[in-house]
Amino acid sequence: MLKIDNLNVFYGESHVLHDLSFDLSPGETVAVMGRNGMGKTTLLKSLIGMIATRSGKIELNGRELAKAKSYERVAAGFGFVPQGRMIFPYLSVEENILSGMDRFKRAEIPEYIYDAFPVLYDMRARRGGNLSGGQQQQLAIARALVSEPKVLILDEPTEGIQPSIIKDIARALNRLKKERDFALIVSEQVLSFTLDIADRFLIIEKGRFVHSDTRANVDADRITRYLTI
Ligand SMILES: Nc1ncnc2c1ncn2[C@@H]1O[C@H](COP(=O)(O)OP(=O)(O)OP(=O)(O)O)[C@@H](O)[C@H]1O
Repeated sequence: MLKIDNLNVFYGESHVLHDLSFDLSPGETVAVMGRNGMGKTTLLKSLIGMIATRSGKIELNGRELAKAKSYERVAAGFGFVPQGRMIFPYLSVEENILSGMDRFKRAEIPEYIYDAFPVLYDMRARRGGNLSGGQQQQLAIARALVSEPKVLILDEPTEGIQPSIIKDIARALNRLKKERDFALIVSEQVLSFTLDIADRFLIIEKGRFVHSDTRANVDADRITRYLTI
């Protein structure tokens, strides 16, 4: 469904991503893991079109998107939750979610959102900025989901979030994926979280994939070494 082929990304003359390739099947979850500064955010931003790619292909359901604008990529089926969440602090929870539904005429928040994230229902009239980090992360995921992506991209969703809420988010994502039928690309440093949700693990170092595992034969010790050395 999604095919990334030999992606190269530069910041000025600095070559940051080197010939990255991977495929994603419908409904699959891939975790891109690596330490700070290895290129995770750059990869995800280049997929959604916030950073230009120098060369390579990004093909979603047969459509070549490497040169497309971000809004065209969203229309083609990408959803993005950036690092730091970037919700609108002065808008209510409800307004934040509705802001993800611009392209739908009938703007009503679908039931499955509040079923998956009951705390957002309880908080629906509060300002986004008054939510905890974990609640804001759930809000950011909800806002991305209402555009009905085929590929949801999450950049370090567990950053700064307490462990019990991380478990809640993993549970909600697994449930939503079954119900809503989307694939997931998640960048992470927290292996306990990706072990709960990922079908495949790609390890990135200095902008190159250096190791990959499937869930069935994941070598957690080896991945941990990549994340800590
Ligand atoms: N705007 C920029 N200009 C120049 N170099 C950058 C820029 N943003 C990131 N880099 C460099 O690109 C490399 C990859 O950074 P990136 O943010 O993608 O890593 P990351 O794995 O997402 O790390 P983090 O977990 O800290 O977000 C790093 O060496 C970083 O210093």
